[in-house]
Amino acid sequence: MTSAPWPAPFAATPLDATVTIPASKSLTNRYLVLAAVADGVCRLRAPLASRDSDLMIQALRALGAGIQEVPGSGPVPDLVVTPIPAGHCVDASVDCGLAGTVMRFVPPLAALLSGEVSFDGDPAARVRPMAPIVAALAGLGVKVSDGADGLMPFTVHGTGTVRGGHVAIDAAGSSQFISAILLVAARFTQGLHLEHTGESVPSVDHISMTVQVLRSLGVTVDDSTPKHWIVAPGPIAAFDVVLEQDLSNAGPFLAAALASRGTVRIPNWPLNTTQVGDKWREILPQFGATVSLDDGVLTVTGGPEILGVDIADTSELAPSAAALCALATGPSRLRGIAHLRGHETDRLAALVAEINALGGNAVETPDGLIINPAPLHGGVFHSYEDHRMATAGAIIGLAVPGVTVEDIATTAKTMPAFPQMWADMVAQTTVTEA
Ligand SMILES: O=C(O)C1=C[C@@H](OP(=O)(O)O)[C@@H](O)[C@H](O)C1
Ligand SMILES: C=C(OP(=O)(O)O)C(=O)O
Repeated sequence: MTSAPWPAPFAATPLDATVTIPASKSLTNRYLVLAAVADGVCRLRAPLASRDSDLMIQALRALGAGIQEVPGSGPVPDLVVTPIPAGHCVDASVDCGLAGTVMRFVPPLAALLSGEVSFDGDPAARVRPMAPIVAALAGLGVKVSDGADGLMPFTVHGTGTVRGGHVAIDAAGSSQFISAILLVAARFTQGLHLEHTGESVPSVDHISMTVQVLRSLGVTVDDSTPKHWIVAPGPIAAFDVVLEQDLSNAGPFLAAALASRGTVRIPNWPLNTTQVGDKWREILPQFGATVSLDDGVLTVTGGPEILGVDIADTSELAPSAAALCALATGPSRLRGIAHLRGHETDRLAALVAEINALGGNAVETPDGLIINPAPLHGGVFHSYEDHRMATAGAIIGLAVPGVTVEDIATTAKTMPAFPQMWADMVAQTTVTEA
């Protein structure tokens, strides 16, 4: 079900706003999976509450984890997770929605249980690549039925243990294939030696996040040889963590400073983080912004114009970056993002179609986008059920009058409050100037 067309707020004057961002999807869903296989009861403080995290919670409950909401110190309840009992028997169906983290991370966990777990999701999820997960499970001695086409739906037939050992996959389509197997590998009888056989793995920061989270819980991971990850069998310590805010989802708000030639501040920016969104601090100056991090507050001020850029490996930051490229005064190139064709939608095709529909000049390359300057006009920016397409439309709408985002509610995938947060950000400026 899609929401009513959303007239994107236009910033008639430079923004001057402070914004607080909800918790990281990638960290929340990693910690949820790890809590389900940890050595004791775990607590996630200030986690993300969104469609993707809800889908993960439902999936883990279906597999036998106990997950309780308890009051926390902020607006979102904490989650207390009782792990899945050893040798648990299960017969379950998992709805993955459109969540890559659910459709990739949960099947290897299901393989550790006794019984059948079927996986399916939204129609758009049924075309997202899954073959390396199916191949990895088969290589680890786990039976999977109906996944021969490398797509959902399929069923994992667990026997209560996974042998583990060496397995080779081509993870060029998504870093999540690697993260998925690593997350539960310490529970495999022989541990894991995972090898990537393809050219290069995308979104390497997300793999580093997985490795660092595992190490923080006492899991031994050797990633010293490129394209190889070795996980020793052993315990996964119970934990109590406070989730960082989602620095990728901070992107549209920071981009708003550039789109309006104003200033946006985000407090509580983590000083040491594994999130790819920390790269905004390197990326936004290339677009002409001034960026500073003082006392944990990230402040971004837009320059007099948005400069064209040539940037590689922006991963999930690419749609927000592409929106800025569409507003830039010079030509831009985004490289190393071919795998975005397998995200919530084919993001390269979608960005080209929507930017060009507003009068822009964007073309696909084999591994990314070229976006040349062109005067934009109002019109409908389609979302393709993709939260980051919807927020890209919002960024452009700040600078171009008359942009309407079709289905802004799709931002609920990772940030259900986005429309209100965006309106509040624009309203802060109005209040300041009144
Ligand atoms: O592991 C994760 O949490 C993610 C990994 C990345 O996937 P890809 O490697 O498919 O880009 C990223 O784009 C996605 O939003 C989240
Ligand atoms: C690619 C993304 O999501 P997913 O976790 O569904 O892969 C994303 O959030 O940009």
